[in-house]
Amino acid sequence: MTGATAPAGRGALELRDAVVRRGDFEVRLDLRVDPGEVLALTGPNGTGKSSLLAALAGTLPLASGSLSLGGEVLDGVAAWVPPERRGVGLVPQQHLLFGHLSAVENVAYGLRARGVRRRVARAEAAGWLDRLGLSDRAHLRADALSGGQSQRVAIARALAAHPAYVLLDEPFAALDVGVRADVRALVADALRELAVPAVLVTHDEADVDALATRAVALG
Ligand SMILES: Nc1ncnc2c1ncn2[C@@H]1O[C@H](COP(=O)(O)OP(=O)(O)OP(=O)(O)O)[C@@H](O)[C@H]1O
Repeated sequence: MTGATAPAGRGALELRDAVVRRGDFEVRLDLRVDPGEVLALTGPNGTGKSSLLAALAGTLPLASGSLSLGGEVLDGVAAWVPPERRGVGLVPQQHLLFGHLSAVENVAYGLRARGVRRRVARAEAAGWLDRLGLSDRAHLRADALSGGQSQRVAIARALAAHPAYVLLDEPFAALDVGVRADVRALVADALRELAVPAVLVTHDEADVDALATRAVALG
């Protein structure tokens, strides 16, 4: 990685007495993920993995309990930090790129939001796309990319922005088998370099083997 901004590490991600609720569904959890750890969340469909990730990202407020990062409360009785101010690097199941922006602009977006100057942001973004084997797609509009290419752009966007923690929801599921192992290895390297807390939701044992330092099965 090129280091144009200071590392974003802020400490452990911690859920205490947390209740995540969606309609009638509820999951209760205590969890601590230290910097450099990659926690895999596994378990059958419908056991709350994506809901838990949404709570960690801040798109689903906790019903009770607290979430903190390095001791700073992100979600609790007295505080709630919105997703865009959490420093979260999120790779969602649906990659949600800005379709009208190019691949490189999508990746640079998060860096720009952190105050990185345009030229530096674009250079870092281009470097990430290169790492992900997409340098020949950098200037295509995101809505012209294939599903697998979009997913790689979403991975680059999440990791490039010097996140304080990383959340990955089935990040390799949309990738062609031919590139999946390479992208997985690249993400494993990038997470080691970032050395921030990371949570990975996956059904794939190969993801757990390649990335996780610990696994928790829900359900
Ligand atoms: N928007 C919603 N409103 C109400 N209930 C929901 C909503 N989204 C999900 N649920 C329910 O919450 C429960 C947990 O769903 P969630 O998607 O978090 O599980 P999951 O373990 O990630 O499943 P999968 O592996 O299929 O993605 C399920 O019973 C689901 O039906």
